[in-house]
Amino acid sequence: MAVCTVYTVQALSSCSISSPTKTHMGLKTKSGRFRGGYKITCSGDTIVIGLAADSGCGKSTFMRRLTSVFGGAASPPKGGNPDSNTLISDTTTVICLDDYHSLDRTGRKEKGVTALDPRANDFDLMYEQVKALKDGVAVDKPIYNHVSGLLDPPELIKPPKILVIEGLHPMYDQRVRDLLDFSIYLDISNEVKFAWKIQRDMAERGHSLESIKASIEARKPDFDAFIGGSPARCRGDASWSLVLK
Ligand SMILES: Nc1ncnc2c1ncn2[C@@H]1O[C@H](COP(=O)(O)OP(=O)(O)OP(=O)(O)O)[C@@H](O)[C@H]1O
Ligand SMILES: O=C(CO)[C@H](O)[C@H](O)COP(=O)(O)O
Repeated sequence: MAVCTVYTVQALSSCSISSPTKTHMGLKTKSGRFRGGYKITCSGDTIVIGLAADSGCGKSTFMRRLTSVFGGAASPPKGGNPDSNTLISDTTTVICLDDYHSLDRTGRKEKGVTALDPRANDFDLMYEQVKALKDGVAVDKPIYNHVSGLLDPPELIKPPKILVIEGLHPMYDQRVRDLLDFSIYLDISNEVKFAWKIQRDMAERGHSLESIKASIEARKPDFDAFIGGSPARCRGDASWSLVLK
């Protein structure tokens, strides 16, 4: 049976979380069971939440659940690119940091780097755009197309009440990290993560089993180096870690 444990690692800086009020998430903590209903209060206009995890760990799935808790069902931008990674609800916009890949699939292959490698990501643009949204300014955000592996023309993102940035590296760049009011790390065991990734990449992204297995092997050192390893990385840095074994 899968066990989900929530570890509170660090206190919030500019935010506070109220006591639980009613059952929502049903997550288990070290000290007992969450009754959910947390109220997150922040000083700024747009609250920015960072959600970090490796590919296939359930970031999008988790955010679809969480945005409905924040208010309203989340859906992709209407009339836009059908392969957009963005989710918008009444209160919340979730942007996927894969959209800040600086190299497309072919570019990464040619340079021999994985998507986890910081060199495959444009942190300057990520910082500028997350800061702009936090300051109430709309941005034209690129789109990484997970089906074609190409960078598509940008989409307009307006500043929401709650902005979630989910991806491999919401906490890697200190400037982006400083914009976060709250951060979550999904700490999923390899066994679960690889099973989820294989079925999703085959069903939705057109990858073959062989190519997924090769990608999983190629990514392991970069995962340890930049996300899951020690010292700290996301596993130790996030406000909350959700562990699924
Ligand atoms: N809690 C869960 N229980 C069962 N299946 C799940 C759960 N969370 C995610 N999955 C499955 O795992 C697969 C990957 O999930 P998802 O797309 O949310 O991951 P991701 O971290 O956003 O991936 P990526 O970064 O590669 O886009 C999906 O097929 C999804 O249905
Ligand atoms: O989803 C991912 C990270 O969150 C992928 O690992 C990354 O975007 C590379 O994508 P692709 O599988 O299209 O080469």
